[in-house]
Amino acid sequence: MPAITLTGVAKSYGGGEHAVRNLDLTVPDGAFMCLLGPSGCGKTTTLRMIAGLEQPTAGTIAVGDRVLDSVERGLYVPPEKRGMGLVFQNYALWPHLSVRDNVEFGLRMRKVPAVERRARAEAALKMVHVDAAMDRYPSQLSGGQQQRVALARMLAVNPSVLLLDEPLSNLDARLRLEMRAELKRIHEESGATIVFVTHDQLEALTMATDVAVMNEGELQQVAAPMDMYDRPANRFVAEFVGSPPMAIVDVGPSPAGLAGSLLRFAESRVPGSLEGAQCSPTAVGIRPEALRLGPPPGATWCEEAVVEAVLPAGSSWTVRLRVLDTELYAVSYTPVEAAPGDVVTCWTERMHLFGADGARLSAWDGAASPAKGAVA
Ligand SMILES: Nc1ncnc2c1ncn2[C@@H]1O[C@H](COP(=O)(O)OP(=O)(O)OP(=O)(O)O)[C@@H](O)[C@H]1O
Repeated sequence: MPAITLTGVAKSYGGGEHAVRNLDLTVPDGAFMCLLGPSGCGKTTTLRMIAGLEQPTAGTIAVGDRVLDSVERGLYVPPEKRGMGLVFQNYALWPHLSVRDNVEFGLRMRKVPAVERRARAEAALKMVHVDAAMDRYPSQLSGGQQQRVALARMLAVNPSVLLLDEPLSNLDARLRLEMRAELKRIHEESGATIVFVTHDQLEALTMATDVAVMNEGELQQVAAPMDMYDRPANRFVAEFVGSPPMAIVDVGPSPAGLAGSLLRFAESRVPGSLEGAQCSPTAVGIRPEALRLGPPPGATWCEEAVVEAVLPAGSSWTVRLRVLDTELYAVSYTPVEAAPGDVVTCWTERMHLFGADGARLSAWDGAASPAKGAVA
């Protein structure tokens, strides 16, 4: 299955407000792409357009050379002719069919012989752990079980493109974790191209090969999960991806306090690197896990901080600190001995600078490079 390409795609509903604006996006063959963003950012609309359930108001959608939508050419291929498997939040199982028959339904439509149908349905139900409820009806299942039957129904058909809209949202935390691993395995084994909508950044980071972040109908960045985490394109992505979120401190007209301290350090590492309108930072960001406590390992940025609270969470410790004029959170994966009121040294070797338009200033990357041997 070749790549899915969206070119200049837009969608507005009646009122004129754009749900999706000028979207250029390529989902590479065999990718597991997560469309990630806050509620209302246009990710479901994008998925529904790929599926053919909504028609774009501008642009082109193609799979390889096959154009599925072209507003300019008046071309539209209906969902059933796109050869894609869909699982949506409202999983729409047939209420009058048993679980087994629901899963067999798509295979029946494709005229798969009865014996093979049965075997494929059972294998798919086993995969999502609802094989024990095979002879029940949807109304006799929990929401989470229904969601898994919907997944099984799609998996049984084995399509080369799977479109999933928050298919794990009704599952409890443990099952969600299990299903994430399961979906990842299914992706690796089947070689299918998956487009997966979620507002959960952890879900996106853990499963995707590529993440596309959207906000207010516009694409913000497309990148591999760790690239996006390490080099977010702008302030929006920086704050949306990562938990707890990156702390971003605005730089005032005459930078003082924490922002001033960070900028002076940046300037000292790469003299002149921050000059010029293009490269003038308006904000500085630090991820909580990049803020360390204790003696710095070398010539990294450091300041004294007052511990305000220590919040142990089993495997990690979140510490609220007051650093100069700013409250910051640090996350440590080793026990924190400090107590409220203690003065400690905090340091970081990784900060992010943002320009006036919110874009991240990558020119500065590496300037804070740690002393050799420092723990990254
Ligand atoms: N059928 C519709 N008619 C009118 N407006 C719509 C329709 N569907 C979506 N919208 C609007 O389009 C925008 C994008 O909606 P969309 O469902 O794509 O967002 P989303 O990112 O998937 O959100 P969520 O995570 O809440 O599902 C929203 O402002 C929404 O209100």
